[in-house]
Amino acid sequence: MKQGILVFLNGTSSSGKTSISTELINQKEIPFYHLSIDDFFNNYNDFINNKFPDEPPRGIDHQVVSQILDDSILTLYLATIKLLLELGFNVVADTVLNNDKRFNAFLDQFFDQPTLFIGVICSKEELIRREQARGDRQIGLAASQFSKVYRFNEYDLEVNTEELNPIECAEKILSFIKSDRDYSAFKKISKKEISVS
Ligand SMILES: Nc1ncnc2c1ncn2[C@@H]1O[C@H](COP(=O)(O)OP(=O)(O)OP(=O)(O)O)[C@@H](O)[C@H]1O
Repeated sequence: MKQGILVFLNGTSSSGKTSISTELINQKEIPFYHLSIDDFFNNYNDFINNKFPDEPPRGIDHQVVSQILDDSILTLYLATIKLLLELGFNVVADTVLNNDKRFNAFLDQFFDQPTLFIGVICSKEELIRREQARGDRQIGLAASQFSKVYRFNEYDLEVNTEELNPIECAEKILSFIKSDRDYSAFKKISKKEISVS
């Protein structure tokens, strides 16, 4: 039995990652599980709020909470993906890679695994339009992530979500997988120097 494949969708907020993930799950030709780091943060927050419903005696800055928890949750997220791949499940991951530390952690874990690195491409103008239309994201979030998230020029495949709808994007990804081509982007990127911020 073969190890599972990891499809990594790289794009800013509102670029269309979740919509593509949903279509990859909906099709039945190649089964996928979707793992977003947000699920891990949300589950952890639910656990804490249920377990400790009282107001904390000491209020601390959100950034301090982040410093204490983020690395551990990222580690657990990556370990869970790795375990699923080892068990033979295919995984679609769609975390926003807007900092080098997070990206390096992904590379360390998956550069030698079957990882399909997909650029989910969308212009800044369209991202701003989508952000305003959906109304559930902070305005300016996508633009603030843009240059960091789209700094990679090595992808196995790009899908432009202004030209293709989510079903077409998912079909393009499936065709690539079925073509049995090598997944080389992650290996190439790993050879570059990426500074840890
Ligand atoms: N291919 C597409 N064409 C047109 N609109 C799209 C496309 N993909 C997504 N959208 C729209 O863009 C918005 C954001 O989509 P989606 O939630 O998939 O983005 P995301 O990258 O997962 O965002 P986030 O990281 O903030 O969760 C939604 O309103 C969705 O309907």
